[in-house]
Amino acid sequence: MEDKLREASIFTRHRRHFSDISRISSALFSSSTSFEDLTTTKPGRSNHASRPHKPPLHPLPSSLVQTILSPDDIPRSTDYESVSTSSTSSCSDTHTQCQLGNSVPHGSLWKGLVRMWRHKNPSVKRFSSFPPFGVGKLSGKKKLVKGGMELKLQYSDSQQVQLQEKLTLNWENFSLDDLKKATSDFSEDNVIGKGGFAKVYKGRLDNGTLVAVKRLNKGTETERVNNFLAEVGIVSHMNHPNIAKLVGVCVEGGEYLVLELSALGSLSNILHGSKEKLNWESRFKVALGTAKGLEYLHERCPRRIIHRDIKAANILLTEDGEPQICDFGLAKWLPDKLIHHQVPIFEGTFGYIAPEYGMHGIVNEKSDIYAFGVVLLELLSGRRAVDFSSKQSIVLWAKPLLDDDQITDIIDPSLGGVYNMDQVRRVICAAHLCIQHSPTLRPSMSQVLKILNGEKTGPTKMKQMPMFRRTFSEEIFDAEEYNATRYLNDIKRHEQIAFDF
Ligand SMILES: Nc1ncnc2c1ncn2[C@@H]1O[C@H](COP(=O)(O)OP(=O)(O)OP(=O)(O)O)[C@@H](O)[C@H]1O
Repeated sequence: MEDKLREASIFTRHRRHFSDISRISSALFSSSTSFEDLTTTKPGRSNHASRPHKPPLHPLPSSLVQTILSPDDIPRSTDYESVSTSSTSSCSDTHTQCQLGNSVPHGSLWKGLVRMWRHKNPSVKRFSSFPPFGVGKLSGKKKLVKGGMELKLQYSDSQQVQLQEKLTLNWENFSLDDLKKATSDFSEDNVIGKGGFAKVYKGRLDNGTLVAVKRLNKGTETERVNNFLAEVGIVSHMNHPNIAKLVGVCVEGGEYLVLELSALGSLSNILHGSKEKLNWESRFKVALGTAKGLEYLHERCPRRIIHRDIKAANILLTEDGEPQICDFGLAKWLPDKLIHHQVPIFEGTFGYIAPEYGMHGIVNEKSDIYAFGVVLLELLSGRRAVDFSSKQSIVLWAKPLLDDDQITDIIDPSLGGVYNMDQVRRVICAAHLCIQHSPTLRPSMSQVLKILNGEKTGPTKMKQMPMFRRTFSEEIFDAEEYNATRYLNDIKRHEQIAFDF
């Protein structure tokens, strides 16, 4: 447990730190920034003295609807949505940004939403809806006037019918007493995890079901509510064996998510905190299952989702070792028309952050794929994403070994040489591709799955794999924009800042 706490605090520290890195690095790319901007902490941003700010899933009001509806239910053309597209000559991709534009006072909207929800009737067992947009209240046109900004949501008749149906959801709405009973009054003995934002308790419901009760416990009420709704909004739409399942929620006296218990806990704990070493067969199962879960998020959901915090601590294992991706507090819906999303504040976990995200705030599926590559390296080597004793990131350690195909130097010695070499080669190949510095060179999750399943065979060395050979324009992009030296320098710089903290 001590190990877990230490790890949690390390991750939290780096979250804070990256907010500052973000401010500095984004300022470096803005010609209008003065030196003073670089050296002062802006109000509203996280600093070392306060908890890192975790922005809501969507600062746009559509989040209110998105919390309870599937993405396809959301009216596409809303008055408040502003999306701009611009091309840059230096990149083969069209760089599209979601401009957040005017700052909508979403915090108060969210807060009001949950207050009304709480106020409703906490004893109602079947959770039906978030009241303001809920059953019976929905009109063809809903207007909200907040902070001088008028927001209009328009629905057709058929959409309204669909919304009414969707609003009857199948989660339990637990009372605080239910959860107290299930967790022996939130006994410390039942604590099974601590993250940067929550404490997680093991519990047993009246019907015997074992659950994990996630109590959000950091930040202001507005921040907690934002985080809560963001996570509920995403996780309630997931239905995949490799995604942690939501059983219910509780909003009495705090914000609680009740999830199915993953009996073996997090991969991070098992891989790095337990004396009993995970054998290769189990590691390969985790690699494959996590890849399936991520492929579902990226490619098979009604609308693609980026998790943004893929790491060993957010991969839970069920009793039979099946991995489940958890913690959707940072996840984002990514609309089809956006190639990537640019976020104003950096959040994530040091060691798993893709270079383009760390330096430019650009997120898309490829940021998750980079992080997944780091997890694969952890599975292969048994090392942590960041080794605080040697002050080295796993990517910096593994890259030269991968480039030179030194498989035996990468493999965890604690496996005692007992592994399936063919599977190891597949995992190495996938990891090597996933941690490429150029996002365009990283494979999609379905390509990763094919590699892991052995459907794409070939040498582990990337340059010998035809499907990922660089195009001429990619070579130019790399040479001009982001070459390997800069990539390593960037990682080193992050590393240095993090260790100096
Ligand atoms: N369903 C579950 N079953 C078993 N353990 C769980 C479950 N959910 C969470 N945990 C444990 O609690 C820990 C923290 O959970 P989680 O990552 O959701 O919290 P968080 O505060 O959002 O974390 P972060 O700092 O990564 O944002 C996990 O690493 C895991 O050990």
